[in-house]
Amino acid sequence: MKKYYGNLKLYAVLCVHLQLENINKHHKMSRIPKLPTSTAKENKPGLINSRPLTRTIANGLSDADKKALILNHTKPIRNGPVISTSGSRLRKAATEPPPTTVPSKILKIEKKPSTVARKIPPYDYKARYNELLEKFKTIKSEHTDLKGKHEEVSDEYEKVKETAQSCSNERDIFKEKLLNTLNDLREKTAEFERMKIDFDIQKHENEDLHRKTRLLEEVTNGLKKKTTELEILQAEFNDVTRRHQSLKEEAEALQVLSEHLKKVSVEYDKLQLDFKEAQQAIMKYKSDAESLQNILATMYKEQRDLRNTIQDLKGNIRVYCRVRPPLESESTKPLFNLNVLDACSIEVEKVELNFSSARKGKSQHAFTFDGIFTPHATQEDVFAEVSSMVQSALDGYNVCIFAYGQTGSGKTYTMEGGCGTEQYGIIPRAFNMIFTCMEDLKKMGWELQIKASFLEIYNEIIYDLLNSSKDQESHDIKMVNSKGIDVYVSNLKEEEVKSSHDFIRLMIFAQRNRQTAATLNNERSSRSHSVAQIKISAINEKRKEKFTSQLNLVDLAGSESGKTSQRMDETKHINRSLSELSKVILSLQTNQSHIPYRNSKLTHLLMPSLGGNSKTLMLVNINQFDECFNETLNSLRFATKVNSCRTIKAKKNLTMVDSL
Ligand SMILES: Nc1ncnc2c1ncn2[C@@H]1O[C@H](COP(=O)(O)OP(=O)(O)OP(=O)(O)O)[C@@H](O)[C@H]1O
Repeated sequence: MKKYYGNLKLYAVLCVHLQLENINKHHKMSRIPKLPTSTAKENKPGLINSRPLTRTIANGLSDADKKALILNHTKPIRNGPVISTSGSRLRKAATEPPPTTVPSKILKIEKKPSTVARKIPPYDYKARYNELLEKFKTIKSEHTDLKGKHEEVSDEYEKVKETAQSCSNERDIFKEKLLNTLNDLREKTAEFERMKIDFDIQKHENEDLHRKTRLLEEVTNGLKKKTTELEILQAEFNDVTRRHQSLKEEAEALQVLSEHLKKVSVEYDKLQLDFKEAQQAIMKYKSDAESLQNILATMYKEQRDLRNTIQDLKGNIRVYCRVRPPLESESTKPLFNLNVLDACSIEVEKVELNFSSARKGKSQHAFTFDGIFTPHATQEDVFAEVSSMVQSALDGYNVCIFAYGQTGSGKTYTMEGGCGTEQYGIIPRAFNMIFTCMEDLKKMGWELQIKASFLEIYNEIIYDLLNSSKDQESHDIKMVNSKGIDVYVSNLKEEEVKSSHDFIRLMIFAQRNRQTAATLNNERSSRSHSVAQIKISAINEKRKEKFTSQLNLVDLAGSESGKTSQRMDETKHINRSLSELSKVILSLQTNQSHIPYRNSKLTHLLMPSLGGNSKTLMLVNINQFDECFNETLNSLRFATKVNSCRTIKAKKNLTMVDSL
């Protein structure tokens, strides 16, 4: 828009100046004849020369036009490049003498050099006359020349007059044109003013619009911020609404609960009364229970004493015989006769079919033990008899239960058992019993700690079955103190057992580490003596009593004939240690002063159980197979010897505690 206005202005100025130039040109031309006399003024600027012209033009213009003309066009005429051109033309027109109006003779006359007149004395009238005549002639010729010039100039003047007339006409035309142009200019100026106003309004509006835009941007930014805040607030509001909803639900639930609570409160009050009554009753029961507990403890003690008296009467070494039933795979094997005479007596009989031999006829042998377990006896039946010994261990006595017999006669089955709780042998059942009794003992104020260790004697070397590493430290049998005959095994791992489950886990671990091999009578024969040791430490803070006892559960290696054995070295060691056991028993039976306990690791370890104040139970396991008759006889004879041993009376390891 500005650019447009600028161009328009320039156009208007140009028009005006062109008009002015033309006017000046004509005006000069019309005045040229008067100028020759005022040549001194010709060097003045064109503006001075144009003043009368401007004045002449201005005479026909209104005041407003004059003002506009002066304001808008005076400057550009002086300064602009176009004006300077026209100015130079004007100057040229003004300074240059009109070629037609000035006669060249006049110029020649003016250019003639003046000669210095010779001084004539006043008396020389002739000379003076001649001089005057000469002057007259000169003036006369000059007059003639001037006359001719005058005529020429008059002609020129006429011509110029005509030209002036035509210029005057042209000036009028230009004047009119100028007026028209000025009118146009005025209109254009008015329009320009309007447009300028419009432009200002637009500009103002534009600025206003910009301001509004900025304001709008600020508002938009603010709005965005507010929107974000609103979104956060909305999320918070939703959260609060959700919480409000859940609180409302909780409040409703609380309302329900509150009502329920009121009901409960009423019931509670009733119960409170009942509770007080019950409390009084409990107090009464408590005192009754305490007196009953005392009675129970006394009874328990009496029962224990009675049990031990009976056991003493029965003897501290008790022997039971168990006959293994043939397995399905062994159903075709011939059996010798086995007659169970009564609960404690057994008769084995073998009929010799080979009459040609020296030993023809019947071979009949009867044996009496503390009990007989027929092939139909279950694991539970066996443990029922044995459990009194485990009870003795819980009463504070050292107890040893060991299984003896030919390989494959059922020793491991009797001691450890098979899979499933029904098949459990003496060792796991003993442990279950200990843990069951622990609860009863706790009620009577006893706190028990049970520790277990497992070892085996293989080829006269002791191995820790809870240590599976091959490079074990050496284990020796050592005396607990110099006074008694109690022993312990050095470097043996002892695990505290908190439950039957713990114990079963340890037992399975030990079983896996045990030396086994196939024999003629047993696919998985134990080739070592295995000992499970359970140490019981008990303390009764109320009664200020404590005791420790040890339960040794021994699964001896199976005796085997040297002739039939495939592993001679093992068999020699097994048979030698069993023979040492036999010697010890014989020495004890015959009340020898020296009992050769230390001749083998087995007898040394069982020393406290065989000859000390412990209670010992031996299970002699036998097969009924015809081929095993002789071994069975040997086992039964050995068991009879053991049964005839009478150890010193078992002593309880109970001590009174001064301060616990
Ligand atoms: N009373 C029983 N009832 C059923 N099966 C039995 C009984 N006694 C033993 N057996 C089975 O007879 C086989 C041999 O028994 P076991 O391994 O206990 O003999 P062992 O005397 O320990 O032999 P070894 O001295 O060679 O280790 C085993 O398969 C065992 O399960």
